[in-house]
Amino acid sequence: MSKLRIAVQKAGRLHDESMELLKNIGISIDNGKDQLKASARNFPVEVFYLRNGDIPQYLKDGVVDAAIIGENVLIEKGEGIGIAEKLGFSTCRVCIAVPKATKYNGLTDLEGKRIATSYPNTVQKYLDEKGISANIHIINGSVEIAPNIGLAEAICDIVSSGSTLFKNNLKEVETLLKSEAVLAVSPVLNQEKQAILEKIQFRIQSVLKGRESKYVLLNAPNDKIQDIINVLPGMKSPTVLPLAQEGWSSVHSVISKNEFWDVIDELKAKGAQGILVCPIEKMVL
Ligand SMILES: Nc1ncnc2c1ncn2[C@@H]1O[C@H](COP(=O)(O)OP(=O)(O)OP(=O)(O)O)[C@@H](O)[C@H]1O
Ligand SMILES: O=P(O)(O)OC[C@H]1O[C@H](OP(=O)(O)OP(=O)(O)O)[C@H](O)[C@@H]1O
Ligand SMILES: [Mg+2]
Repeated sequence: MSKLRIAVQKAGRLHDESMELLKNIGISIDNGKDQLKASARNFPVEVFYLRNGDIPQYLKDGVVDAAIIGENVLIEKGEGIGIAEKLGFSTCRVCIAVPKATKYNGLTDLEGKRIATSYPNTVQKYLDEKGISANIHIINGSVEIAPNIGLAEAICDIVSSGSTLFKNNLKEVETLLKSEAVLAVSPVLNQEKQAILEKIQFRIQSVLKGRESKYVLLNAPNDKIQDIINVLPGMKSPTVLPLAQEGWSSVHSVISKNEFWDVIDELKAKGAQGILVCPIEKMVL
């Protein structure tokens, strides 16, 4: 039986959460130090530990079948490679920044200027679309230093908290794209591998849905139950079970993580007591 070859970042910002996700979907790997390749014990999957920046080429060449990779890298180097799932971690954006002291009125200010970046294709495409012509200087790391050492008038790099820009006296002036970790898939997969991929996608969706929700249990007097149910959507409808104490019930439901604090306040106001909120490991609808 063939195995699906999945690439994950060998070391860096994506590595730990990628391995955690594989573990959460039931794929256990003996992650020996300095290993470049490992087989899952309980699933037809082989994991390759590679550099994030090299993964698009491996996918194109069909050396690996799928990968957990930053969407920004896929946009830069992964033409023709599809995204099977967005994974919700390593969120960031790719931005153009200029020195704080520079007056910036719009993209035309970049005409003829030097832009330092590790994302030349992304920058070139953006400038072409806007009809701006600038000189792109490719740098592979510490891009934010470029304006301070006289190498460029602007940079284009990843921004997350903005602290690297701040430390280098730069300000963000254009956002080219938003990115997160994604499950990318090689354009050529045989039927057998496609079937393994579908199983993986199903498991990932269950984990991601679980992460978005909380399981809530509470107690309430029976005459308050209807009011409480009205603020609890639940997957189908909330479960109501009688308590040993007469006139009281326990209500169980699932609520979205984003609505959570608002709903809790409303529940308390409507007479709920002993509210328990539990994480959901997996959720299959
Ligand atoms: N500050 C950040 N906050 C959130 N996500 C980030 C941040 N920096 C990078 N990322 C995301 O994580 C990915 C990997 O970044 P990281 O710095 O670990 O690797 P790299 O040095 O770019 O790549 P390689 O594995 O090829 O050495 C990036 O492509 C991006 O999607
Ligand atoms: O907005 P912030 O939260 O400060 O994050 C942005 C910084 O994070 C990344 O660098 P990283 O730390 O991965 O170092 P690297 O350049 O060596 O990859 C990116 O290249 C930026 O420099
Ligand atoms: Mg980095």
